[in-house]
Amino acid sequence: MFTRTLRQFSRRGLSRWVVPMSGMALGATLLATNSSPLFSDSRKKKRIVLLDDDDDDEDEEDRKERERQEAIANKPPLSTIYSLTDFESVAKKVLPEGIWGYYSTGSDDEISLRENHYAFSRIFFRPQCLIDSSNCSLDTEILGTKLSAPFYITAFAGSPSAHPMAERGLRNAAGLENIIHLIPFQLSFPVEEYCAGLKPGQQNFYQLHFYNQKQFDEAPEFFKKLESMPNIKAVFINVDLNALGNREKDSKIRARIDSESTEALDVYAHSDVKYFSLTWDHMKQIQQMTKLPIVLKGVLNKNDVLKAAEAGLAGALISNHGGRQLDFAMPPIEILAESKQLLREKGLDKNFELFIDGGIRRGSDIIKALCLGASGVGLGRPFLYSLASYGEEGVQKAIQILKTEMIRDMKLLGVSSISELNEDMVDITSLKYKGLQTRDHLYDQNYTPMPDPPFRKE
Ligand SMILES: Cc1cc2nc3c(=O)[nH]c(=O)nc-3n(C[C@H](O)[C@H](O)[C@H](O)COP(=O)(O)O)c2cc1C
Repeated sequence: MFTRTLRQFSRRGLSRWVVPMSGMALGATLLATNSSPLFSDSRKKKRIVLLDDDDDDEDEEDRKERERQEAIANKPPLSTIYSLTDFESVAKKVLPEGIWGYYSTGSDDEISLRENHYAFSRIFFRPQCLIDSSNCSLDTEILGTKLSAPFYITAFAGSPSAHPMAERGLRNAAGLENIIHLIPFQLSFPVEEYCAGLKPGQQNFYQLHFYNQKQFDEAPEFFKKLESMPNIKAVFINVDLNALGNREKDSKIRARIDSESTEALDVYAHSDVKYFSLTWDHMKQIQQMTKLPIVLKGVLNKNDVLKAAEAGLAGALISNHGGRQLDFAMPPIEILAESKQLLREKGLDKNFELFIDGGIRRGSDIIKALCLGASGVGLGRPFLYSLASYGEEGVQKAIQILKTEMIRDMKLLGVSSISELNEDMVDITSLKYKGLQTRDHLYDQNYTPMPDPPFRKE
């Protein structure tokens, strides 16, 4: 007998978008929802009712949501997580599709997104043998701050959609492990509250970007506020945000899923957001406004690195925003190698620090960047994924995995300290080669790929 049942679809209200530009207040006032789609059942909004003729037919989105809830219930224990990629594979299953889309997406064809990572596989090590490296340490100093390791949790928006702890989870794990968390300007709660929860002696850097002239005019006061927070030791200012990159994959997913779960992210991911075009002249003005060391975030050209050093800035973070801004921007590790050489030629490599982020997933990637001249190495998505999968504990484990990998690899390289790492320890002759490689099918067909961590019922 023909039965008619109700089936419901959702549609996201476009009017919900609010342009987030209220000048300097923005960073402090962007409040995200406390209810994480991971932990509450954030079902899609049901607005349009259509008729269907199949009683038992499960809606595609309902099926995905059911599978996701099953994945959350059967998550691999944290003890079975061995690498940062393991966190990624868990996050992909436990996050709502729209949130996974926002985090993982790059711009346009995502060439830079992928090249960021692949570039590291074109660098090989030249280890030294017969050297005692039994007391290997990762201790280091970045911009005058003593730390337990040379990598840091970089700034990213959208943590509340990963976990209700949001940036608190990142802050706490960084504090427990004595590494830097680059506090995002789009922090989901007031920076004062963030600082109040720091561990004794915990130090941070702050990421800042500008939306409009009004915000820039108010900057002296904002810097004064930052200077009054003794834990904030440097400010990283974005120079890669003249426009928002075309996050096409993310847009396509959102258009399709119509899910309420991504609404909290709308404030970060809308192409209508207008950014302010900063110039070298603005940077000069900023240098007059504050005594805090200023690092440019998002430099993508060795000549701009040189300009920044000549301008007396404290450093440059070579980054293409994790492949989310200009697609086909070069992989940061390539620019790092060129920049260090140029700075050295000009005698400007001593009081100017280089940073890098994008595509770093292993301790060995961090070591390669240090060999090529970085003093600090940032990771973004891996910490979002570890936060999404296991909260603060996951972030701490991700840090510990990187530390363990670094210590092991440094011992194998024959070095005992960060300061010993140098360019003679890496072979970069293939770094610039981006062509396709001939596949060895006979070899590949017997190669066993790494398994993902097993979900309990899988
Ligand atoms: C979801 C997401 C949000 C981000 N939000 C910001 C931001 O608000 N400000 C910023 O300077 N960079 C932001 N970034 C860029 C990161 O700071 C960093 O450059 C990038 O994540 C590094 O690449 P990785 O994710 O491959 O490690 C964001 C990156 C991601 C993935």
